[in-house]
Amino acid sequence: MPAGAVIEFHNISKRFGGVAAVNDLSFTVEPGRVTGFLGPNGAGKTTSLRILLGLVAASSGTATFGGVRYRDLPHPLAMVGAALEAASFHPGRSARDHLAVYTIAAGLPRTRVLEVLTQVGLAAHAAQRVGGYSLGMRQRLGLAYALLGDPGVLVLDEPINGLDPEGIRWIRGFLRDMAAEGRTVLVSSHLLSEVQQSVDDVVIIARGQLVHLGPLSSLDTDAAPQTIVDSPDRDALAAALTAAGITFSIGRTGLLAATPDPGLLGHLAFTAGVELSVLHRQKAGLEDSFLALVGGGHSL
Ligand SMILES: Nc1ncnc2c1ncn2[C@@H]1O[C@H](COP(=O)(O)OP(=O)(O)OP(=O)(O)O)[C@@H](O)[C@H]1O
Repeated sequence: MPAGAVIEFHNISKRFGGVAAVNDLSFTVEPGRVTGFLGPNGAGKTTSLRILLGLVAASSGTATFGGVRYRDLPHPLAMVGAALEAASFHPGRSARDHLAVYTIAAGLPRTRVLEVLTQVGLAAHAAQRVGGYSLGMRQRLGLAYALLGDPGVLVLDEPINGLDPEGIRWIRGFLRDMAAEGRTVLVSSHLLSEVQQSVDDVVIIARGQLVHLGPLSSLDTDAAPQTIVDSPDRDALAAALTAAGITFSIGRTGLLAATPDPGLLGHLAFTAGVELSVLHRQKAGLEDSFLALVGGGHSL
């Protein structure tokens, strides 16, 4: 089984003229887990991944696989599989021919071609010209290329873009399987909801900078500003809230009080002699937390 390696971004910065595309970015990605690399369009994800793969030089900092830069890896295809752009295949050539060229160049057995095309569900289209492929099929072909060397690390830029619902279901399982085999899986997306069901960890960037890092569950914040509270005597409850200076609006399941602290409302109701029928914090969804972190004004 291929061993995953730790990916490390260490103080990576990249400027394009006056634009700071990536700004002092540091994080690590662990083997055996799927890590979502998230951020709105223009946040710097593609630039970071291109730096990691040695396609763009960083202005400063280092990005490595197991401590080694991509260009210094002895057998890059066998260690790192990357799929950055879905559309870069020559339209006149078949998937099989495309991959055959790479196997020859990398000294891999020709049998890998059909193996990886089967793995990504493209075996039946192996002889078809790529020009006739849908975006989803090109995405799968990109993955097939990434898998050629049976690498321990996968770096995938927006692999879910363009997939139909069946394709999305498939790739979620695929990412999980890859990580379960011990591989390191780094997958970028501008939509948390796209990868939410597949990722263990998230690295979130905005405007080139790290804004959040941790397990997916770390996004499930308790920072929701509202608590839902209700009473058989709603008027009395409303009066008690008003007297305590707590603003509220009337929601579907009760009063939405502007406090994150149910205990405070429980105490208030108790001292006012108001019976409560509902009392719970309104949980912010993961997507809400994500949007709050990246500054919801961006196009997502
Ligand atoms: N070659 C380049 N020359 C000049 N500016 C660039 C270049 N590549 C990226 N940028 C700028 O760097 C910033 C980050 O872009 P990048 O493509 O890395 O973001 P992203 O998070 O991958 O977004 P997207 O999902 O839209 O690709 C953007 O402001 C972009 O316009």
